Amino acid sequence: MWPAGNDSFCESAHSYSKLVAELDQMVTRMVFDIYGVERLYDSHMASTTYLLRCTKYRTQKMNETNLGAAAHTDKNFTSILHENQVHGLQIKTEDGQWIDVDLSPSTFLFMAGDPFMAWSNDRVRSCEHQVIMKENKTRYSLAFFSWQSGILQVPEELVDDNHPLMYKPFDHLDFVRLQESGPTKKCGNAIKAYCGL
Ligand SMILES: O=C(O)CCC(=O)C(=O)O
Ligand SMILES: [Fe+2]
Repeated sequence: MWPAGNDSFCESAHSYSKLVAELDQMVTRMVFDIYGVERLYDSHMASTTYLLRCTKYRTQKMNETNLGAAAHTDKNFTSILHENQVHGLQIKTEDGQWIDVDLSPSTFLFMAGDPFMAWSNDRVRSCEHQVIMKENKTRYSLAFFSWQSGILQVPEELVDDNHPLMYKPFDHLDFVRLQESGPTKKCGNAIKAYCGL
């Protein structure tokens, strides 16, 4: 397992990932229950894989502004963020305002990505976010992402007269591959361009 020779880091990363995966499963189950699609939970989880990304944000140098992460919505299904006590994360509200999200040491932020939004027929919205480094300290964040293999499609329970079908069935991993190479990488409507009706 990477990184060879750093057993203690490996063990910590692995046990952190196991715990956060449980959190992801718990929240995902709650969402499935709330929307009345519990029947799909087990097969959904059987197609889920996870990735832990550890990011170090260095302090800004003179004349640098807005160092961090550019505004985007996530292309994975779900994300769980955790940070050291150096803040910088901002999310965009429905009315277009950027607000600071200063996470406490015990906070784990759960966010839906674009594929979650499409699967839910726009019931659950993906969240636009960015990182702006404001403090003169190094920031570390742990981002735990879930991915779905196979074809995702809107459950019939989430389609009715008030919520007409908005998305064709789609291949999450193919969508991600296209994002990596394509011009729409940061575009919040990329999923609509990919499989919207
Ligand atoms: O570092 C953070 O808090 C956010 C990271 C992020 O948005 C991402 O990796 O997609
Ligand atoms: Fe993100």
